[in-house]
Amino acid sequence: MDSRQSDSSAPSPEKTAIVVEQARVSVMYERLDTLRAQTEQRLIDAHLQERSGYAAIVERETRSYEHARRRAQLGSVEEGLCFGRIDLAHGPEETEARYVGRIGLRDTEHETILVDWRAPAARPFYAATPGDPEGITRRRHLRVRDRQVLGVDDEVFDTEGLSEGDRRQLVGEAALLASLHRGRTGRMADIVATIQAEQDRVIRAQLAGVLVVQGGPGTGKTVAALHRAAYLLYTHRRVLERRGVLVVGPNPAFLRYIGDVLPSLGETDVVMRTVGELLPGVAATEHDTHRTALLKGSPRMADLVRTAVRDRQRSPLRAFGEDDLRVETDAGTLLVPGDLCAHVLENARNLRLPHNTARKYLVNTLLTELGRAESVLLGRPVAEEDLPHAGARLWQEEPVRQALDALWPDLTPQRLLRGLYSDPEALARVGAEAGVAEAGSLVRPAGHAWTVEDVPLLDEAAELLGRDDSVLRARQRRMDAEREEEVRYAQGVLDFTGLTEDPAEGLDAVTLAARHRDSGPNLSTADRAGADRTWSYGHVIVDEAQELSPMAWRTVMRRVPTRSLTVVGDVAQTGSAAGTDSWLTALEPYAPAKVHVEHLRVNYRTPAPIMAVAADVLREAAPDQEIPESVREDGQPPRAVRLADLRGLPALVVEERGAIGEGRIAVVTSDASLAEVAALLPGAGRPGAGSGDEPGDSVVVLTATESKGLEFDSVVVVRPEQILAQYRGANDLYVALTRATRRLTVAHEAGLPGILDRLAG
Ligand SMILES: Nc1ncnc2c1ncn2[C@@H]1O[C@H](COP(=O)(O)OP(=O)(O)OP(=O)(O)O)[C@@H](O)[C@H]1O
Repeated sequence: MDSRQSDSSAPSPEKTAIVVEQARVSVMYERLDTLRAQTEQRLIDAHLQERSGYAAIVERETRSYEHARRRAQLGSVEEGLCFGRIDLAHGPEETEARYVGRIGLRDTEHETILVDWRAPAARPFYAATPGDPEGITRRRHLRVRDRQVLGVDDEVFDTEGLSEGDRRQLVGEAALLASLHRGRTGRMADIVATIQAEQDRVIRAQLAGVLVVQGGPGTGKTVAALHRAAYLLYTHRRVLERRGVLVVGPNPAFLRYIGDVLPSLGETDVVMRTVGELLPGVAATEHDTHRTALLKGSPRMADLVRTAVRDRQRSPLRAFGEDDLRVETDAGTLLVPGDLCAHVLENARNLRLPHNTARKYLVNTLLTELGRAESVLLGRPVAEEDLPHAGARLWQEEPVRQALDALWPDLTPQRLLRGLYSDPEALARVGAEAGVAEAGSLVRPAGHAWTVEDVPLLDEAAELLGRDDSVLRARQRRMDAEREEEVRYAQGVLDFTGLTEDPAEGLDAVTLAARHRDSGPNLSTADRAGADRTWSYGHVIVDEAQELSPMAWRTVMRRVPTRSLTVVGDVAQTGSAAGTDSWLTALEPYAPAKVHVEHLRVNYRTPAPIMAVAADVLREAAPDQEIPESVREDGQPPRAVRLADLRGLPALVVEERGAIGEGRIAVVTSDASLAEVAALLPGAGRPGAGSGDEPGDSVVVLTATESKGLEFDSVVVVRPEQILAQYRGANDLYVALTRATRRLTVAHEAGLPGILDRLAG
């Protein structure tokens, strides 16, 4: 740790170090300024270039795109450009000082003056421990603000004489604690300067396979997962830029909370979605009741949806109550015999194609048969090869279309599910056939908004229904041919411009050609991926993953056929009815033998005195789960306050405001008391209330479920007994109690539940 000087006449070692580091840091900022100016100029030049013809325009656009991206990257690194240094011993006399920062920089001689935090050369900065110093003799954290070095914090790796406990000690403790004491702004910040060794392991884990990051509250799972996204995009840019990265979070408020982290790390090309938004065109935020959610999340629903699709493929007997198909046409009543219809129906099903694709076979075959019936009726024989023309003509007649629609309708997922939910008879029939006896409970009015739990069912349906895409496919074939030509051309552009030289910046011909195709160069991978249900992402990160139901996992897995995932969560915090309490049960079926679980064990958020209260609840909620160890021993002792009634709440909030000054307060309560508490605090924010962006509100009212993943300087938990009484209530209370970074107050009227006895003393 930093050594102090007692001789007042000489500058302290820290001051000397500051002078040395300031000189280095100033050089880096000068270089940054030069690069910014150069990039700006190149961008202007590229725009000014007068070009005509496809080739020249593509080349100009390519250059502009890369310069604009570089400009954004250089613009995002001003604060904390350099935050660390490691000294490496290459021999008794030879040490190298390596500086670590947000991006890599080289001087005009091409010498590295700053190493990107994601590069392998930066790894020892995060991973070295006294037990395994990875070749470094010293690690130094630099505190830099407004380009000025304010202080340094050294760790000398002298493994001799350290106890086992010391060896395991956290790295960069002073820098870490300084960072943890910051007031909360309502937006998560990056932790690039203080990533801890156990988190670094998660961040730099290989791309392939399913990495599960299990850890208690505040262990940095979310923040590590986001840094992992930045690391992967840096290390595997070629693959991931083309296929994109999807981050799935529990609710829109949470996605806004974490929304700044990746841009602050220079990455913007990531799609962020809740489960309710995974199907383009649907944005569900409401949840079903626990009972319905449990049913809709069950894997049996896949059978229910499959049966529901089959139920819409009908014989004339089922559709019209008649054995044969009879249609009134301009020519008279046409008839196709029932056994022939049954045969066609069976053949259409046996094609094993999506419903809407197989429909074409059924419609064309029956139209041909109707054409034949017409020719018989009119006594005008038609050659076999002309029957399709007769069929096409009949298709123009409304009764024909209606009849065939009744047998095998063209369906969207929405039409299928809406029809099913609003038809108790169909629900009972389909439920009985699929072995889902409770299906009848899913009945609801046709105009009801989609819930988050509906989205995996809609997605399941979309998969089974497919689209009638014959026109699209013809266009696709034409485009594929054009594309090959474009890729050949793009390769030429890359060779010519030399843009592939730097692997971190590198582009490949396929990506480049894709960028310039029909949608134009401005549509990023994220834009294209987010709008396409069938997009296969290069990597998917799922946060608060314990909440996903088996049906939601099916939806996520469809988007990542390579099974390259980071799954982040805590099975002790599961609140949703169909959520998981075992990672292996949830994930092994999708990636046998490819699921690897890493544990994070240190809590960076909740001070130890607060964590002790939460730990009592965890022992009840999930006795097998490990209790994370708090890094922060400090903090106000948590307190319980008895209120005569809830009207005392506003005064309590005012008291908390006085105690924390700036910073954010959350009032967290049960689902049942939410409305009452919110009414008592009219100035407080509510997620999704539309009054603005709630991360900016200094006081917010939340249910325990809504508070998941978030954190606040002060948390007031109201009516803990009601939270406990909810479904998975102990988990919910555990979540609520672990949101505070500084102060925790538990407000009750009727006495504390026994589980919180620790607060009574
Ligand atoms: N290495 C670190 N340096 C500085 N701050 C950190 C570090 N690791 C975590 N933190 C901070 O700790 C807090 C908790 O992190 P995060 O929200 O990622 O935890 P979590 O495990 O996802 O928690 P929960 O399960 O409760 O949602 C955040 O403010 C985060 O910035």
